[in-house]
Amino acid sequence: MSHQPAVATKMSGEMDKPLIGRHLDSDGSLAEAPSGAPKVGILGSGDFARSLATRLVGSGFNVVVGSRNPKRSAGLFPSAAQVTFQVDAVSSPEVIFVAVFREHYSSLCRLSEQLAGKILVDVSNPTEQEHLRHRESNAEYLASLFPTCTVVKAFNVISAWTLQAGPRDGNRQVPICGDQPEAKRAVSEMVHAMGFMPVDMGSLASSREVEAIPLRLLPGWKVPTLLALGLFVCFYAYNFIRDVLQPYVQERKNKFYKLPVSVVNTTLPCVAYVLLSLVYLPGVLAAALQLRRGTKYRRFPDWLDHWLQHRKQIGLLSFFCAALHALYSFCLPLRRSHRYDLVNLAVKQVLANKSHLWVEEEVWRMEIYLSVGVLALGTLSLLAVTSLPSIANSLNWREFSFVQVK
Ligand SMILES: NC(=O)C1=CN([C@@H]2O[C@H](COP(=O)(O)OP(=O)(O)OC[C@H]3O[C@@H](n4cnc5c(N)ncnc54)[C@H](OP(=O)(O)O)[C@@H]3O)[C@@H](O)[C@H]2O)C=CC1
Ligand SMILES: [Fe+3]
Repeated sequence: MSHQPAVATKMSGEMDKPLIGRHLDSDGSLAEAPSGAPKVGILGSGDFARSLATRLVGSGFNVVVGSRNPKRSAGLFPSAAQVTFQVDAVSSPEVIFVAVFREHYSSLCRLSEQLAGKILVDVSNPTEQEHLRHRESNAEYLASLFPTCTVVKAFNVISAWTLQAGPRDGNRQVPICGDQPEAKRAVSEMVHAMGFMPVDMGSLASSREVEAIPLRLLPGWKVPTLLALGLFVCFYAYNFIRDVLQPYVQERKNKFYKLPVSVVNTTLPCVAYVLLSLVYLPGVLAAALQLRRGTKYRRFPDWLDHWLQHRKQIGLLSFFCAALHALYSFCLPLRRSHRYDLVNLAVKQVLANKSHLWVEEEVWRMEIYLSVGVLALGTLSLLAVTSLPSIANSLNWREFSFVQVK
């Protein structure tokens, strides 16, 4: 079998985009990494390996990819990355990313000799069932297969899409764990160079915890959702007393029919406004605190820090309540009670012998609701189309890949 390296050809589409300040060749592909740049190996040629290679090349690393079939995979990688057979790819780099699923780790054992003494970065994520089935984390399993290597867990919380699109504020942190401080430092420096923020999570024994992070769906939503629900209950109770109970007690008027639609609709904007103010308030408090302390280099108290971190979720819930309010208001005239009101109005009009009826307030209300409803629907569909991957990311669907496949 020939072990000739097959050098990657130019990739198309999204993968051509420069990442961190790297210049492009005239043909639009990523330029060669400067000679003398640190060499990094990647085992595997799947979605994650491709995005990782693109970002590493863009961050100035010399990348060599090890594939079982380099000829087939070469065209999918940036031209600056070298795609070759696994055994050739692992011989010179000191740090090797294992972008392969856990069930295939054992197939790499034949490389044990070449891998001896190297740093292996485990990027894998178990599924929920795998996480429950195996007591030992993927990283610990890899370490047991390669006792002569140093295993570091990193990058599992970063999706292939985030690697391609570049880090954003919400997903910049990369938890790292490993037993050797030197190896952890080397990987942390790479994480930094790629534009992410390393977070030390301790020894390799913590890797099970790190591997569980992407399994948590909707992280950071519990408190804001409970807050929104609490506000809803309070405002609903207030509106019920004001609009239904009080007329019943004072005037014996039965307005209980208002409970499912009208009272809910009056409650929604109250919740939306309070939530919106809770998005802006912590920023003001943080600024005031910094002014009082005279420095911005001191940690905020925990409660304020948590509050600041939940602003995105609170804001989205506020938008959700406002959109629901627009929808409910749009549906108000569909109610039978509204038709009775109209008939009553018409009867009154006949009795009063008036020829023309035009309730200005009603007319304006409907025009505005319709306009807001259409605008909200348009904005929502635009948002859904343009930011589906980032929404998926914020919901923590980490494995959501948007990788250009040739
Ligand atoms: N996709 C994502 O967004 C993320 C993925 N990860 C992790 O990265 C790892 C790779 O994921 P991903 O790239 O999406 O998966 P893919 O299925 O796209 O790629 C897996 C790669 O493994 C290689 N491989 C090596 N040995 C074997 C073998 N014996 N059988 C089958 N394949 C083998 C193959 O490359 P070749 O054929 O060239 O040898 C293949 O391309 C996983 O552990 C995953 O949990 C982590 C975070 C996010
Ligand atoms: Fe309104």
